[in-house]
Amino acid sequence: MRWSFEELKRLETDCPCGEPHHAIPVERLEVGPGALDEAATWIKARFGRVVLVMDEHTRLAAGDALAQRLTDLGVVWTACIVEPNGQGDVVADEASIVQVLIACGPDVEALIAVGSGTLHDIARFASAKMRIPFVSVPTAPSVDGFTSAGAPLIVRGVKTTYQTHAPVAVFADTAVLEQAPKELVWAGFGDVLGKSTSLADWAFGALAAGEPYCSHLASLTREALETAVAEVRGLAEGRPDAIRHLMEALLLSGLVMLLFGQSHPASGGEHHLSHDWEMEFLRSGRRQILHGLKVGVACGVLADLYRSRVEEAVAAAAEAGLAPWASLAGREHEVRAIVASVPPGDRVRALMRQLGAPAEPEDLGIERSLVSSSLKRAHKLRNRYTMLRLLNDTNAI
Ligand SMILES: NC(=O)C1=CN([C@@H]2O[C@H](COP(=O)(O)OP(=O)(O)OC[C@H]3O[C@@H](n4cnc5c(N)ncnc54)[C@H](OP(=O)(O)O)[C@@H]3O)[C@@H](O)[C@H]2O)C=CC1
Ligand SMILES: O=C(CO)COP(=O)(O)O
Repeated sequence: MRWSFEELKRLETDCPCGEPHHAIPVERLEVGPGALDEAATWIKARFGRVVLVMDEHTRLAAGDALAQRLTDLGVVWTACIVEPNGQGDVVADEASIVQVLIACGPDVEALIAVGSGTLHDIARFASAKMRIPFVSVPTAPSVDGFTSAGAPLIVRGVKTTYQTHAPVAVFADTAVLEQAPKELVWAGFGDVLGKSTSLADWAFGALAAGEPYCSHLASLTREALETAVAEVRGLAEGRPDAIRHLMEALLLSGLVMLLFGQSHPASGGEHHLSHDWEMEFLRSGRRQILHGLKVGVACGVLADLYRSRVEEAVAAAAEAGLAPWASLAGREHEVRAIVASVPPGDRVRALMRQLGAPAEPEDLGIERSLVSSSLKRAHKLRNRYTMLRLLNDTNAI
């Protein structure tokens, strides 16, 4: 691990910003070969009866192997194989959550999420409602949500995040992660690359509207971003050390969300665009695109817009006395520094291409007309003072 779990835990009460942060309830965090064995031993020591929440693919990737180990140790387990929707996608929605709740008897002591982002959010939400813990067993380095407490769910067609709880333990077996399809690795890279704009949006919201902010937590999320970017070649080659470092970057980003108590460090306008595309694909019955791929592509779209239009929009808002943006009058140099922290869109796209991943909306089958309409409504999905919201408030898009 390039960062220390113990040092992160200390930030709960002792951060350089001087403010207390939220607690990290994760008791054990293992990344490496053999983590599945450790998961089974740890679960045996803690619980007598568990439900493994997985889907057909993740069952094959790790679920069966974990179940065998649990059987050998005498842990009573049942499996809940979450069913895909009509398009073949497993979605974190009402139907999946009810399926898990039905699969759980009254004596279940914990849920074990065996899968990637979607299965974790289903297990996270269901276990929180049942007031039992959940254990994270990631099968791909595809999102930074393994260690977070937020559960982004599709409820009545709208992607809404509910703050629930973090896993009590995480066991990321690198032997499993190395076998994950390359698209899931690309998605994990895209999710971290999106921090290029989310970090800028977070700083901007703090400057313009006094949103809560911690520069130390921001620096940790930037460390996650830089770790992933430094590994782009290794990831393109599928090197095990690069995959491990990507996973560590994703876990770090999730832990920062956990400490902060909300997703601001990891989710800005690029996530809101991605969520809007996801909702539109569900509405129109299309197959889903991996979250991190959408985020990486949306990051390139917003990088272009932020670098070319934000300073002008701030000036227009100041002249019009438009709240809260007018408060930025006289703080242009700080706005300029935030805008300059966003890499050029071409750089974002070049990194995605270096990996072999989609870089433009068209590469994902997202039409320019959808990009245009999403840019005009995605900021409404969350109550955050992002630069995307400023551009909408000033009719700059
Ligand atoms: N809580 C949080 O803070 C965060 C949550 N998220 C959420 O996570 C979700 C996206 O998660 P993501 O991980 O990208 O995608 P999904 O979890 O939707 O995974 C896509 C599919 O990949 C397949 N899969 C996973 N691992 C393996 C493997 N080892 N081998 C073969 N197939 C595998 C699964 O099979 P199958 O084909 O059966 O579906 C899985 O359903 C979004 O809803 C997003 O909002 C994202 C970031 C943070
Ligand atoms: O996906 C996320 C971080 O990568 C979190 O998304 P939300 O901000 O929608 O909860």
